[in-house]
Amino acid sequence: MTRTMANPIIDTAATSKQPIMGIHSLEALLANIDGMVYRCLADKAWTMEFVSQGSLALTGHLPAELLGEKAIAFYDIIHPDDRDGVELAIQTSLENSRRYDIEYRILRKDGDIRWVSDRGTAVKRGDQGISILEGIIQDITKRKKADEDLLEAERRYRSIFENAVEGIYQSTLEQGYLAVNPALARTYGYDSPSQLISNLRDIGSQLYVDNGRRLEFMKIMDEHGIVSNFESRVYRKDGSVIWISENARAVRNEAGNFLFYEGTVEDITQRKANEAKIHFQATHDPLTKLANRALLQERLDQSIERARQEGKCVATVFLDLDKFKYINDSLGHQVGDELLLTIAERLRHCVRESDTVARLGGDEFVLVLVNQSNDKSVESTVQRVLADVAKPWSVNGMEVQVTCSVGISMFPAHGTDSTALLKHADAAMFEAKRLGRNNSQYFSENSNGVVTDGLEMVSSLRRAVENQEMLLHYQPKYDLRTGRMVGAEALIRWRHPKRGLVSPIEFIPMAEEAGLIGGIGEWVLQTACRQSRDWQNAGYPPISVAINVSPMQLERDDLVHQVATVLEQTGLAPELLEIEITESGMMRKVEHSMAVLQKLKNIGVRISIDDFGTGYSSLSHLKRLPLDTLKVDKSFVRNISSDHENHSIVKAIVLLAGSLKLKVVAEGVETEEEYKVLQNIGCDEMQGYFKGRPVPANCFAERHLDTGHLSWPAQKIAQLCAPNCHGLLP
Ligand SMILES: Nc1nc2c(ncn2[C@@H]2O[C@@H]3COP(=O)(O)O[C@H]4[C@@H](O)[C@H](n5cnc6c(=O)[nH]c(N)nc65)O[C@@H]4COP(=O)(O)O[C@H]3[C@H]2O)c(=O)[nH]1
Repeated sequence: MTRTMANPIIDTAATSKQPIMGIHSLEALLANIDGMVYRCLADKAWTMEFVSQGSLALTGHLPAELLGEKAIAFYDIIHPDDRDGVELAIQTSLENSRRYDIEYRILRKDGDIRWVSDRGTAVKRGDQGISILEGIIQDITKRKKADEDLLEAERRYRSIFENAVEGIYQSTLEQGYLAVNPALARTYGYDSPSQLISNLRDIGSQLYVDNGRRLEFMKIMDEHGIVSNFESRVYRKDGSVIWISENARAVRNEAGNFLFYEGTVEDITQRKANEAKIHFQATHDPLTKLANRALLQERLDQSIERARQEGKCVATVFLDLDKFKYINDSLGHQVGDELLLTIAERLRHCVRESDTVARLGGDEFVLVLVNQSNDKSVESTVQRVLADVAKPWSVNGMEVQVTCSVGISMFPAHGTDSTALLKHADAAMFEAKRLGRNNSQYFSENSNGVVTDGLEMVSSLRRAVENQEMLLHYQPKYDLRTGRMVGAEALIRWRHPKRGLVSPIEFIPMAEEAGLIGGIGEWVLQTACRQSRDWQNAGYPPISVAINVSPMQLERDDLVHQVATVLEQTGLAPELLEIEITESGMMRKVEHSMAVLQKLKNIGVRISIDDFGTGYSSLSHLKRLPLDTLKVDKSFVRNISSDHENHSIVKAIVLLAGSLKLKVVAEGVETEEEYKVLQNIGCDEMQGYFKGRPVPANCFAERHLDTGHLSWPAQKIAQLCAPNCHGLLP
């Protein structure tokens, strides 16, 4: 409002000075109006000419206080901060001949500040050129407060919307997104909410990875009016995929008509990854990342169910590595782990994507071959498994080879639930082991018997020594140059009360596992030493006797003491005792082996490596071990006359042994040809069926000892026992 208000522009009927009702009734009417009706000059002070009674309630001033030139200028009642605005509005109204409608604050007489609405008109009085303002001022403090509260609430909600870490949106089916917050734009990879809204038009096909996910969302929304924790995979702007969780509801107006969907979006990619990780850990073997027992059971159950519906077969293939423990112990756990990883990889390659490969722990694996129509298809996979597992594998510059024993059970022929199938495949695997390892066996009723027998065997093995069921057979060793018998190897047998003579191949591993090898080994040591001594006492020339010592005996601290005691008790010269230990057994704990063997060596006992060539001894170890003899494994002697590879291997071993000053004994010599080839190669000694099978002590004496030295009674005894000398076991 200009202070001069010099331009009267409106000349209305209100200025005609022709009242249309009596002055009193008009005043009464104005007094009843809520607010202050006024007429004033459009001058600097807003000099009031008329003020209605409402001024008291509005400003705290009586009308009289505001009227006339000496009175309080209304201009001064206007809040100082609002005066310029009010002035401008009035001025504009004057210039444009428009009504004014303004809101501002006034200072009441009591110091209170009130918001008022001032609506009025600038009128020209007659032709004097004086502008007059006529209007009504009303207290709108309450409304203003309400408006401000509303504004504040809106500001708060907008701030929440703008700054929320969760994505928030409003959308409709037809229009897509109506509004989204910056967090949602960020989550979906857009620069701003507006970019998201304009780019992401078809939510159903552009956003969700899984077709039909949007429809599913709508279906739930239609049914329940709300969607909770709706988890989906969605595409971000750059095409990458994330996981989100949505909570949404349908917003309706008071009449119940649908307006839009309103929802929040949380990026749960990390949570999903964590969940997946935890689930993976709970269902997979940590080393090989193959399925673990729990997942195997689950997959097997599912496969059985599907096969049942489709009339197909499922094969459960139980696989156990042969002699894995030796590799683990001799080459270390790290190498053992690498081997398991290699095997896991090979097994994965042997089966189809839909099959399952699981590791139960240790060296036990299970394959679930689904959708099989007959044993033939299973057989080809199993053969592939046997061949692939047995492929050589190189570690630390060495070539290592392992084989496996495989047991197979078929659904539905061998069981109709996962527990039975696993149990039966395990039993069949046990049978495969028994049959010499590196082969596969299908479950048969007999397999169960084998397992039960196994358990019974262990329990009777415990009492075998005290029940005097153990016996030793002796197999001669011959010098290949002189053709003379030079010693005997003691080989244990078990005369089982029901099963007859049992091979050490069958019960020694059992004794090792059941912790019975110590007692059995001690018995062998005593019996063999006493026997050698008895032969001498009977008048035969001193004969060297070799015993087999299991790696577990070697690991026991009392072996050296035991040997020394037995030698002392029997009076056998230490050099007549030879201790044979397998190559792999010796390498199990090579430093410990060296120490024990050195002590044995110190008391005069001779040491030989058995089954040489099948283990993993390194040259440096061979050099450091206190050895006397290398016994070449019979697998290299087999067909040595025609098998060039074997021929070269044995020749190389002879050369190696020569340079290490060790004697070489060839095992398993069965034919004259083999005998002659070994002679030509320069091998020192031989052992094998060609010269003699393992036989009981009395037969050994009769067949292989030089009876020329015997006094009559001993010779007589040897002759008397001769008829009993049929080989009970090879
Ligand atoms: N095919 C063929 N085989 C031949 C020939 N000559 C000997 N053999 C067999 O080859 C095995 C040689 O013993 P080994 O390699 O120490 O292998 C032994 C040894 O590792 C273990 N063993 C035997 N007695 C004992 C023992 O008292 N203690 C321990 N810890 N292990 C023993 O059991 C294994 C098997 O013993 P056996 O069944 O007696 O089998 C013996 C023997 O009967 C041949 O010309 N052809």
